[in-house]
Amino acid sequence: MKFAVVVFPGSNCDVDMYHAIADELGEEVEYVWHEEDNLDRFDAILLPGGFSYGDYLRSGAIARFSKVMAAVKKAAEAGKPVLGVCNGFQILLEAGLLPGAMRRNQGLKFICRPVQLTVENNETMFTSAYEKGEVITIPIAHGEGNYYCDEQTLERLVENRQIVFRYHGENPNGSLADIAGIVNERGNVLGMMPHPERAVDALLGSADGLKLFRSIVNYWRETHVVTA
Ligand SMILES: NC(=O)CC[C@H](N)C(=O)O
Repeated sequence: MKFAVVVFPGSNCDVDMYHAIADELGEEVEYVWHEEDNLDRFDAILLPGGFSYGDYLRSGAIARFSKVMAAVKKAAEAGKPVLGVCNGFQILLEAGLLPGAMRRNQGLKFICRPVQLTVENNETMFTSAYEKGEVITIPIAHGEGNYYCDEQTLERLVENRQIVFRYHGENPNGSLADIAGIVNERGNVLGMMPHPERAVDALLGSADGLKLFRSIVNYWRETHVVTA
């Protein structure tokens, strides 16, 4: 299975994402510059965190016009797993691949620390290796993680079980319904503010993020490897 890590000007979590896939999972992974227009050779697309285009206008508002985003949309339409973490989540929202929008943190401060999350839905291609309701520790690092959507959208998110992660205990940024991560209706595009790629080894304080990447690989094997 081959992963793409898309790199925008200002991405800064691309190397951690690459490390998680190459060194912790042992899967194939390649950096893809944002000017690339074809992602057909990849099985899963990762949009890492950072400050694409310096977060000018709004986080992700410029990156969503990058050439690569048409290819990301195509991959999403083909049903491939697409994961956006932090700035990657913001870009997916701006691109309309996920519903809702991101506002500045309620406290108007950039927050960088580990948080606890509840796995609300473990029946997705990103979370099957977790237990339902499992509480995990993953770091956050953002200034704009205050997720918002209108009431109807929230109802739909709840009904379709699209809320995958919620903050457990304290909500660090004021996000609606304690939302930390959501999937699209089809379930193959996940956006999340916490950084699973920064929680892939106990030495980093937590290895809870690894199960997310493992889930993607398991999903891919189940759907692509034919056994006799
Ligand atoms: N770590 C990140 O991806 C930061 C995301 C974004 N630039 C913010 O501050 O909200």
